[in-house]
Amino acid sequence: MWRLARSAASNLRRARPFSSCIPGPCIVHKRGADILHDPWFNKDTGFPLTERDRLGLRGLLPPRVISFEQQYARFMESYHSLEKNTQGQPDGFVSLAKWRILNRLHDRNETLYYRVLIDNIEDFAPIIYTPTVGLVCQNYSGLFRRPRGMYFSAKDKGEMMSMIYNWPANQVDMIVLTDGSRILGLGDLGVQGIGIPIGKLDMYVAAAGINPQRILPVMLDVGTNNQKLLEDRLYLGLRQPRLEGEEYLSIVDEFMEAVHTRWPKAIVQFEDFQMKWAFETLQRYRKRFCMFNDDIQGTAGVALAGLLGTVRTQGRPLADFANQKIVVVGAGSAGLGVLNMAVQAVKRMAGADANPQFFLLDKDGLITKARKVIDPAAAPFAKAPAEIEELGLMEGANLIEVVKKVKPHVLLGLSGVGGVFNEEVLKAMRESDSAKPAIFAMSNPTMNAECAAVDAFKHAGENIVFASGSPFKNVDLGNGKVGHVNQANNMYLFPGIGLGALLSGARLISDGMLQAASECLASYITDDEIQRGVLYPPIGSIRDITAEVGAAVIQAAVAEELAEGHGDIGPRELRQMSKEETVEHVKHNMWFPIYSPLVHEK
Ligand SMILES: NC(=O)C1=CN([C@@H]2O[C@H](COP(=O)(O)OP(=O)(O)OC[C@H]3O[C@@H](n4cnc5c(N)ncnc54)[C@H](O)[C@@H]3O)[C@@H](O)[C@H]2O)C=CC1
Ligand SMILES: CC(=O)C(=O)O
Ligand SMILES: [Mg+2]
Repeated sequence: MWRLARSAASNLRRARPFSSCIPGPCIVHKRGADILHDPWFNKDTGFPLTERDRLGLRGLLPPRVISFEQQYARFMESYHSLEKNTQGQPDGFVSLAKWRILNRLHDRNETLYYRVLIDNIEDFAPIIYTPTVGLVCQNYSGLFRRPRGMYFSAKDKGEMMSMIYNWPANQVDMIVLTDGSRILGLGDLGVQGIGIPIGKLDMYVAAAGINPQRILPVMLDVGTNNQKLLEDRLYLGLRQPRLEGEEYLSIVDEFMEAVHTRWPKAIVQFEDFQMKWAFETLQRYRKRFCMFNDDIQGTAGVALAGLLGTVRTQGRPLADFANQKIVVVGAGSAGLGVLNMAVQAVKRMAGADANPQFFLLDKDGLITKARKVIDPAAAPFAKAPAEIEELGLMEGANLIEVVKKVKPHVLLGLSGVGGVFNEEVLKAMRESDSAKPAIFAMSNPTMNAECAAVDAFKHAGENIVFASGSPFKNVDLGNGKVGHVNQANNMYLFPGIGLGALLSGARLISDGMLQAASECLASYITDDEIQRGVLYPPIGSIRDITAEVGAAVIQAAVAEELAEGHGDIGPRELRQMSKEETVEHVKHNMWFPIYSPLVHEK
């Protein structure tokens, strides 16, 4: 027996900050203890007496009904006591303890979990997302208590089409998929990488208001080349080397077909794939499915928005971006994604013949056309030897030589190597040709950042603009001055890209949609903020940002005639919406955590 609840639309509208969102009617197929054990529906002590009566919950809970607000306050009190009780303990210990308390709530009561997450996103993002999620992935096999998401392994070949129907939700809107081969800057973590799709999807719920009943974190376990994990007796993944070549691709193909068959409109975000598969799968699927690669495309959009911001901090017009000298350290999926998008931006601004002043380094130093073996994805950014000889540089020049000779406006790290922007490199940035040199230490988690914020301001000078992938505290520069720390992380864009793609019903995610997302983020910051070195809005306003980004993505999809509409709103209605109406429409469709009635009111 199941019950269908009416949505008390008018009351709910009043109750919510994003008030226009009306959740669909809530269907409960379960009764009694099964409901208490289902985090989608569980309200713990918050079940009203009528629901206790009619859902077979009487006697299964202590008699007093506790309001949502009281439950919220109680959780926050426990959280703050934990903070107090763990003072002075090592950072990793404290972070994992905080992750555990949040994870327990996540496992028990999703409505309360997402409400505390949304309201405290600035404090909790570093726990459910970078940097703590990295530590969680490293320790996942030991931390594992309850499964979350789906696992498809190489042993499931031929079975995926039926397995996909094991997922209990009828509708899935957003999938984040990894094969665990490059988790943040921590390398191959095999099946333990599932923590990343979970963390990214938590950000989808918090920032984009995707209904948590419609998200699906997925691990494709094709083995691991991490010897330590293969030898770990607690390791929960396949104990075999990673599949390669056609064998590997056939697994991803089968998964994509299965997903598309069950949920043709679901958006698939590829996350933390090693570079060769990141590019290969993007090319393979981007015209066939509505998917994107966050590390290549999301990161690029966020970096470009920040780079355009740095032009503004120098008091120059945006078109001056074409003349910026940018040194990118790291020629992987993220670094190359950034350069691809930055080159496109230069060509739009300065014409197809423009020659951007971008320099690319990998672990073997400066990449030039003289290099014997060069990755095809990096080849377009390799400098001609004649061009760099003028600067006194050669193939393979190291970072300090490049910074000293180029005197870049921007030094941007996506190498995954902690501390590679050392004191000498940072001091060399004092000779930059920019009055406000920018340092982007974008690698994650914190220990893999190319430098710490405090070192950047100390060695490169107080007039720098600084951004990092994982959060650092603002730096006290003395005399009341503060060095502002920006968080250049793709979390500013991927939720809006996914939500915009979903609500537009786009057939695919085009470069134009991604460019619109990046431009929207870039335009979010006022001149006053720019003067203070602020390149990105506060994380606390992530829902507002995501609504704007989502609307920009929808409008781009409509303009390119890719939008097929979503739910009751067809492409015609989308086309007729003004910018403001599109933003309202996006907000209207954001899920917000409140307890929905689970039974008809009499
Ligand atoms: N802030 C953000 O939003 C994002 C940050 N990232 C971070 O970027 C990092 C790299 O990610 P991917 O590009 O996907 O990795 P990847 O493994 O594809 O590429 C890493 C690149 O760094 C180069 N490298 C290694 N050691 C180096 C050294 N000492 N000097 C110069 N280059 C060196 C490698 O040769 C390679 O080209 C990771 O730490 C990841 O967490 C990635 C995506 C988004
Ligand atoms: C942020 C992110 O996607 C990464 O570090 O891989
Ligand atoms: Mg990533």
